[in-house]
Amino acid sequence: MSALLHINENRVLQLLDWDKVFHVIEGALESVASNHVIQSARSVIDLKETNFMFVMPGKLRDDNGETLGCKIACHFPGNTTLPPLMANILLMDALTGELQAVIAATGITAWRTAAASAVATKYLHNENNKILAIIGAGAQGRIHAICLSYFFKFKEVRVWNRNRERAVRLVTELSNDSKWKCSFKACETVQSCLSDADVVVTTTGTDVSIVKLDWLKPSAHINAVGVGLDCREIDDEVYKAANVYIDHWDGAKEELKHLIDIGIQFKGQIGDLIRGSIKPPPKNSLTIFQSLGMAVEDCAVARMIYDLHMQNK
Ligand SMILES: NC(=O)C1=CN([C@@H]2O[C@H](COP(=O)(O)OP(=O)(O)OC[C@H]3O[C@@H](n4cnc5c(N)ncnc54)[C@H](O)[C@@H]3O)[C@@H](O)[C@H]2O)C=CC1
Ligand SMILES: O=C([O-])C1=[NH+]CCC1
Repeated sequence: MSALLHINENRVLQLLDWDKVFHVIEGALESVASNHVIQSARSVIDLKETNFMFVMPGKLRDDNGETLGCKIACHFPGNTTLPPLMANILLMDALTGELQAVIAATGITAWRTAAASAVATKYLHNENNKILAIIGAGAQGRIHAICLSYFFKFKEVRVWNRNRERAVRLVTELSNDSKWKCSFKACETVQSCLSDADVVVTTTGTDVSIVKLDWLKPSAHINAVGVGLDCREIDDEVYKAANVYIDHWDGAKEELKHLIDIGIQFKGQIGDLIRGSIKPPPKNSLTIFQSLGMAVEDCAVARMIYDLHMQNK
């Protein structure tokens, strides 16, 4: 038996790199469409008082061989000093099943989710990206503002949050970082945030829709990141008007029944677009990437972190 390795959150954050994460997430999304993965919809237990635990096992085969892992994530929204979402990934030897490492995955969850949105944006809306609108300034809102500013040359990044102070705090943090060439702005209303936005990210998980069709540019691309059985961030009319893409069919059939029930037909997986097995949407059409998050995205980034850690010990 080999010694069990623990890679903590600080070490993971040292090793995360946007170009590398983008590359492995693009590969993971493509592997799903090529049937080179084994994963199912996540298993969720309701711990009551708004707390949940998710378990996400998966196996991935790509250029780096086979990776076997399982993320365990706890969502405790009442946390004040600790983050509301805390996760760890167990990385196993794919040939023997032996546990190799426990890797802190709060940062990995944030980065891989934002990178999946960046990959989706590349394949669905890669031009004329001038204005980015971020709805919700929590962990996902913040990392999406950073990731999408890194990959796309926005002129303006707008942030709305129900508690405006949090949006202002994020905008101040980003404006104080000299590496960004765009302007950051906190918006008073969702409508003013969305007005003329080319790319939109929704990260609130709210059960009351706050994104309305009339407020959107007809050619906008939305990365819909909020997840939950009651999550209804985006109005049904927007889904009906849009070309909607997903990350994986197994998750969509389980977690997006409310969209299937109103007649939404998903155009395909982002991996199908990457492989070229489905046609891209017509130019200037309204598009949505409905992101659920996948075990194999976690496995791919965990394996990358493990390899980088071992190379740079
Ligand atoms: N698609 C994916 O792969 C992933 C999705 N998620 C989902 O993303 C969403 C956000 O996660 P985090 O940023 O980690 O959470 P967070 O708690 O850090 O941030 C949530 C933000 O949404 C706002 N918010 C919450 N309820 C709201 C409501 N009813 N109306 C308006 N604003 C509201 C809060 O003020 C906060 O700023 C959640 O739904 C979570 O389940 C999280 C991880 C991965
Ligand atoms: O994919 C993921 O890790 C999650 N999606 C929703 C909450 C956590």
